[in-house]
Amino acid sequence: MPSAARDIPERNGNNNTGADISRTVSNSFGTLDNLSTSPTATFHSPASSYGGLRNPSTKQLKPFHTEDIKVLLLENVNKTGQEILRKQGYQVEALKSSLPEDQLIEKIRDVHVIGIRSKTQLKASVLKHAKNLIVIGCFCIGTNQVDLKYAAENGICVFNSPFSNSRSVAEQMIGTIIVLARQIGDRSNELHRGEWNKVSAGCWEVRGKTLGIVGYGHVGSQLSVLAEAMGMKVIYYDVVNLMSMGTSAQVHSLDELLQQADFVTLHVPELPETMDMISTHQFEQMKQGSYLLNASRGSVVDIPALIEASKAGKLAGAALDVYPNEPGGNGQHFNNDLNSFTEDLRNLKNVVLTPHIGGSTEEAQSAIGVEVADSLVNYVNLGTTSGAVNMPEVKLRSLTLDEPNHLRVVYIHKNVPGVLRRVNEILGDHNVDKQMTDSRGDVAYLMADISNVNTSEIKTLYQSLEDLGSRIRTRVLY
Ligand SMILES: NC(=O)c1ccc[n+]([C@@H]2O[C@H](COP(=O)([O-])OP(=O)(O)OC[C@H]3O[C@@H](n4cnc5c(N)ncnc54)[C@H](O)[C@@H]3O)[C@@H](O)[C@H]2O)c1
Ligand SMILES: O=C(O)CC[C@@H](O)C(=O)O
Repeated sequence: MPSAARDIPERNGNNNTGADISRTVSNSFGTLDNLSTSPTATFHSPASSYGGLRNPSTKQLKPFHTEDIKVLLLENVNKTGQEILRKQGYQVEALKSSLPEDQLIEKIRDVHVIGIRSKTQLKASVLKHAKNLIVIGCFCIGTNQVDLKYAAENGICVFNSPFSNSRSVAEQMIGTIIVLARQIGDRSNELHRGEWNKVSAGCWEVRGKTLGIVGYGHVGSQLSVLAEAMGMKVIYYDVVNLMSMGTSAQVHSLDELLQQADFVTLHVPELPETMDMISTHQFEQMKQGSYLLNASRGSVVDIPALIEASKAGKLAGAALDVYPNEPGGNGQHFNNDLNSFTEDLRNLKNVVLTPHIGGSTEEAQSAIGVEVADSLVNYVNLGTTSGAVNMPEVKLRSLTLDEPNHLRVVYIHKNVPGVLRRVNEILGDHNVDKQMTDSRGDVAYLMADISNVNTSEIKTLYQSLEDLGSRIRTRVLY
C-alpha cells in the first residue's frame, strides 16, 4: 500500500461529492421539542463544514484511493467524528480506550491518521514508529500528551479543538463550587450509607465570596461570567494581560490571588512552568478555610501537599477532575498503583473526585468530533493546516472542475535559506497559479497549485522535491 505522504499517489475513482460529505445532523427528538423539557430536545450536533467541498464546482483533490487511508481512533472519539471520516471512505478503526505503549506502537506503524483524547501519550519514542503518519487529531483542548516539536519536525501536523468543551468545564466548576460550599458530596455519601446528618456548620452561600481564577483563557473567562451571575466577586491571574469580563479584576501575582480568594480554580495548560504550580508555599498563602479546584491537568497541583493542607484544616474542601496518572479506560481501577497518594485522597472529607469529565458532555463531544474530523479531512485531502497547533497555518483557495490539469504540491521543509529558490526551480517548469508559504520555528510549509501538468510528469516532479536536502515531507494532491 502506498504511503499517503510519500509515494506517488494514484487518482481516486471514488466519486464523493460535497453532498455526500456535508452533514446536517438532525435532532431525532425534534418532534418532542414543544412537549419536553429534556436536554435532548434542544440538542443539535453542529454541521460539518470543510472548506470548499460542498460546492459542486469544486474539484476534490485525492492523493490516493481514500480507502487506503487508515485511521486509528482511540479513547471513544464521538461518533460524529467517526462518521465524517468513514464517509470519506477511509478505513476507520475506533477503540473505546487508550492502548498500552507496546500495543500503540504496533497499531501506529501503518496508520496515516490517529485520533486521541487526553490519555494517549504520543511521545517521540512512539511517533518514531509511525512511518506513514501524516496527521494527529486531538479530540480535546489539551495537546500536552503529544510531542508537538517532534511531530512538526517529522512532517506530522497536529490539530485540536480549542474551545468546544470550554463551556462544559465552566459549568462543571460552577456546580462543584456549590457542592463544596455546601458539603453536598459528603452529605450524599452519608445518606447513600444510610446516615442522616443535617448540618449547617461550615456550609456557606457562594454569593459575596471571592473566586480566584488562575488562567483566564477559554474556560477561565466563561467561568468568570457564570460566577458573577451568582453574585461572586471574581479576580484572576494570568501571565498575559487580558480584558476582564464583567466586573472581574486581574491581579498581579499568583500569591495576591491566593491571599484574597475563597475559592481558587485552576485553568492553565500543562507546561514546565505550571508543574506543581500549587504546592506547599501556595497552600500557605491561601486563606484559612478556602477551597481549591483543579480541572486543568494533574501535574499542576502537588497532590501530597494538598492532602497535608486538607488534613491540617487549611482547606475546607477541594475538587479534582485530573490526576498525574489516569486509568486508560472505564472500569479500570483508581488506586495507589496509579498514584501513590490515591487512598489518602479518597479518605479526605469534602473532597470531590471526578474522572476527568470536565469536557464530557454530549454537546462538547459531538462538537469536538465534527471540528477535529473536519480538520483531519481538510488536511488529508487538501493539505490545509488552518487551526494546526504545531505547523504554520496555510490554506489555498480550492481548485475548480474547469482546472483539470492542475495539481497541488505540499512541501514541508526545514526552515533554512535557499529552499524556496530550489523548489521554484522545480515548479517553474509549469505555471504556478498560486503559492503560499509560512514557517513556524524550524519547520516551513509550502503549498502551491500548478497547472499544465501531464500525469506522466508528476513522478519526476515529486521525486525532484523529495531529493532536496531540505525536505521533511512531500505530498502531491491532484
Ligand atoms: N478537565 C477537563 O476535562 C478539561 C477540559 C478542557 C480543558 N482542560 C484543561 O484546561 C486547560 C485550560 O483550558 P483553556 O481552554 O481555558 O485554555 P486556554 O489556552 O484558552 O487558556 C489558558 C490560559 O492560561 C494562561 N496561562 C498559561 N500559563 C500560565 C501561568 N503559568 N500562569 C497563569 N496563567 C497561565 C494562558 O495565558 C491562558 O490565558 C487546558 O490546557 C486543558 O489542559 C481540561
Ligand atoms: O476528553 C478528554 O479526554 C480531555 C478533556 C480535556 O482535558 C481537554 O483537554 O479538552
